[in-house]
Amino acid sequence: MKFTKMHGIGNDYVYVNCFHEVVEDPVGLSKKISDRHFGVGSDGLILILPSEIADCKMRIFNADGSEAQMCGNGIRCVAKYVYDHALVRKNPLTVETLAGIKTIELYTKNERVCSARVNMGRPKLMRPEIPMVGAETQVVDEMLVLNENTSFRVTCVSMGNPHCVIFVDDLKQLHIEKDGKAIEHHRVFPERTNVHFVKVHHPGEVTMVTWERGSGITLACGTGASAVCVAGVLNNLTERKLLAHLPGGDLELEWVEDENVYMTGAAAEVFTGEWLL
Ligand SMILES: N[C@H](CCC[C@H](N)C(=O)O)C(=O)O
Repeated sequence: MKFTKMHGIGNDYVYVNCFHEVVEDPVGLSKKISDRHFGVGSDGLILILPSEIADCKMRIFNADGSEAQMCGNGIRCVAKYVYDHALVRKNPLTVETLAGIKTIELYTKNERVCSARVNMGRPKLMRPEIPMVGAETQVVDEMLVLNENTSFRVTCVSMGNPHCVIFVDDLKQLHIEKDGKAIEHHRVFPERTNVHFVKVHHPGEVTMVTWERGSGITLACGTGASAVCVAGVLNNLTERKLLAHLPGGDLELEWVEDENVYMTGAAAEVFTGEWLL
């Protein structure tokens, strides 16, 4: 099976062009191919497929094989792949996801996509104990208690996939492996959750680190940065236009009043290969 390795500011996935390939068991393949020693090494697997209702379709599987509703860094790479490889020569183009159809505006250089602006759709605010899908739109700013010594004030936002946003004074004081994992699997998140710790520098700029549902620590999370933009506004900490610094690079976010969130960032194709297992 041919694959292409791509990343969105360091959030790296193995991409398979399912216009030409068939993947029988994406759950099992994602677990194997994501392994950084016995596989290709990635944050997960993304299938690029034909669609009846959009220009193409994206399915994203985390490194543990679980399928996510949406992937912000991944969808920029999907748009780059289908445009650069002439599967879809349109700008803007649309991608079908489990979180609905997304529209992506492409920025090109010498006919190749270098970055993109994604309409991430409307955020859903939710109470942690209510499953994400169809959650009530209610602002949450609750204490999440991990144990007698550890609790966090959380704001939970769904971008089609679940995000738990925590604003902190000092990112260096974090125990992201321990606390990120504990929050991901906390009983109030029946579908688990992505977890983001955020330091606000000023109302237009933050730095964030992420523990991803099903993949652990990643260098970036596009849906997560979108959720951080929403949570910052709801907590009166940030403006509707936000520059987010993530370990792998920067994303520009904008939550248009009463409407959609827009995310802009780079997309890169690194190498192609043949999966033999
Ligand atoms: N890295 C992706 C998010 C993957 C989300 C996945 N970890 C989940 O929701 O289970 C992004 O850039 O949005």
